[in-house]
Amino acid sequence: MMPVTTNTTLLQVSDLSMRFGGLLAVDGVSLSVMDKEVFAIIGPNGAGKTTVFNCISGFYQPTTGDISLAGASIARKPSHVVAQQGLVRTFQNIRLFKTLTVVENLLVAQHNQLNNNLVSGLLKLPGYRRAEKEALDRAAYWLDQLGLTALANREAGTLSYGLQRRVEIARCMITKPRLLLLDEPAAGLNPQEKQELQQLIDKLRREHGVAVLLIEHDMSLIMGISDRILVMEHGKPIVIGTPDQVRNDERVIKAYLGEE
Ligand SMILES: Nc1ncnc2c1ncn2[C@@H]1O[C@H](COP(=O)(O)OP(=O)(O)OP(=O)(O)O)[C@@H](O)[C@H]1O
Repeated sequence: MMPVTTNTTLLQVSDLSMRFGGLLAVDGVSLSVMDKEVFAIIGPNGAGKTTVFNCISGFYQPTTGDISLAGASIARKPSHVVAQQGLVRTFQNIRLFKTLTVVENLLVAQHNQLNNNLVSGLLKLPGYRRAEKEALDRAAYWLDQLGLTALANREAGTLSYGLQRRVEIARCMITKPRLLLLDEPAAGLNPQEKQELQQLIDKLRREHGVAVLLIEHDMSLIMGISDRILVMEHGKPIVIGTPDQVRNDERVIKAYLGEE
């Protein structure tokens, strides 16, 4: 496969720490994600991966450290502001509106933009109609990109786990992010769905220019898709490297064996 990663840094995390009372859940993590890179964070349970994600996506205020996206600091900004700057995420537990249809979920995702036109909406001015139509067109486009067109009018909660994950990714992509954070995207997927997910992630960065930062426990997916991997243990970064470097690193092998 031809590499697509560029040399431009998109996300820069410097010396990130997060303390919960007496527990230092994240301790001095630094990493950078390049434009269009697929970067994974792995490590045994409780290593601090989710906490790093929550700090980057604005759900936690880190105790120390800086985080910047395309040169602008996003540390300690609320998640909706971070999202407006181009960083969106999915969750370990899928968070769709289960009783809304698939296409409605994609329309809700754009409601920020539509809401700006609330007054013209109430008055049914042409500007609002145009915005509504554009939102529908964008929804249709992303349903097509993710192979979900035939399911547009299905209630999201009635879809399989794998398809709900796809809808979640579509809902992120419709906001045109520069960086997509995926929290255990392969959890609960069958082998075929995992393979499709891998192809999908690759397509998103090649065709839509998005960089992907993911937490995942499925090693074959991680090794197959990642440009680089950060391995964490007890809150600390132990190695950053390519899949080959990580696979053969003594400290990584020890961290995982120590878990059992
Ligand atoms: N909100 C919180 N309050 C207190 N402690 C927390 C909080 N969130 C996480 N922790 C603790 O911080 C440590 C790191 O947890 P975290 O969920 O980040 O690990 P993880 O690597 O994502 O684990 P897993 O792979 O099991 O999801 C754990 O000891 C956890 O109990």
